[in-house]
Amino acid sequence: MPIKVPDNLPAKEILTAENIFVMDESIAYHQDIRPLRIVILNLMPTKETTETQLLRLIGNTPLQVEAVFIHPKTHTSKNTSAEHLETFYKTFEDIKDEYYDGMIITGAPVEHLPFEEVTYWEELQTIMNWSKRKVTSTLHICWASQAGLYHHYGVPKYNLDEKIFGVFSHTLEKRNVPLTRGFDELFFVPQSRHTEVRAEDIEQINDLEILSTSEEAGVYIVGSKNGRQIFVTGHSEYDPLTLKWEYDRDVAKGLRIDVPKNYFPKNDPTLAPLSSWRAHANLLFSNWLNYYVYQQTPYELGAGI
Ligand SMILES: CC(=O)SCCNC(=O)CCNC(=O)[C@H](O)C(C)(C)COP(=O)(O)OP(=O)(O)OC[C@H]1O[C@@H](n2cnc3c(N)ncnc32)[C@H](O)[C@@H]1OP(=O)(O)O
Ligand SMILES: N[C@@H](CCO)C(=O)O
Repeated sequence: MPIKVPDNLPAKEILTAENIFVMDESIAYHQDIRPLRIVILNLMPTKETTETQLLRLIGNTPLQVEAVFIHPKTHTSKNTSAEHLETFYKTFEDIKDEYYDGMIITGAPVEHLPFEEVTYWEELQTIMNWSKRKVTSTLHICWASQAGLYHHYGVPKYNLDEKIFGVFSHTLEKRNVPLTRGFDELFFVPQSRHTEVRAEDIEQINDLEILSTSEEAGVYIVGSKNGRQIFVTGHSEYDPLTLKWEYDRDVAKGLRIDVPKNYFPKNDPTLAPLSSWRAHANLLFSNWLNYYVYQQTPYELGAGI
């Protein structure tokens, strides 16, 4: 089934070239089915890249998905043009009276700050409270997973001595969970962060369960037992070259940065990296959309959430 996006969104051309079925708003209106309504709160500075990465994954399902992007009104973006935001984005104020089947909250490069020092923290807290009332299931990625675990459950984040940077093997902590249906015993996920949440803190919270971890990279997926909130600390959505881009960026800035682990052949950054996480990424997003959003959400949006 196709993914429905605004007619001129730059991601559309890229995804169409990749044979991912993207449909203009105008054509989608002729289809006699209800699309899933997914709101994406994009906190990344590199918004266009993230749009493409996320749409690529939520477009890989048999469901028609209507994606709406929002950005924090209380933050002036340094790296995304006002024109792009005005054209393709709404704010929370615009959508707060609506119900959504699913919500994705992205990462953000603000993990070195206490949550309270993030300019849009208050707005994000309001949005996260709203998501519990108006959204069937919310997926939090990287920094947003830390922010969500802290806001909803008081779970702290900790600074790491060394950035967790590379592609790490992960395993499942629980069997027969719909979110991880079809996952291999061992699967790979890009991680790129300076902070972590810890299993011992999460295990104190009765409403939460740890679904996947990595020996090297720590906690990966945490879910609320009712499936309404999913917290993912890694970046399965990253493109094959994203870690290389981050590595080259930091080398160019003269920052101390290790070569991302398990990424370049022979750990040689002059060789082209090979991606090993795409299958997992597609399964994670399609399982979430299917089992936590589509199968749970009422046909009459808002009834029974
Ligand atoms: C842990 C995770 O979630 S990982 C996900 C984050 N990863 C990424 O963002 C990767 C891509 N980002 C980057 O490579 C870099 O951020 C760059 C190259 C785009 C910009 O880097 P720099 O010039 O060093 O930092 P810059 O001063 O632009 O700040 C980066 C972002 O943090 C934001 N920021 C900085 N301080 C604050 C603050 N107190 N509150 C809120 N946002 C803040 C900036 O506004 C900017 O975001 P914006 O473009 O949406 O406004
Ligand atoms: N993934 C991020 C981590 C910083 O928050 C980066 O390398 O830009």
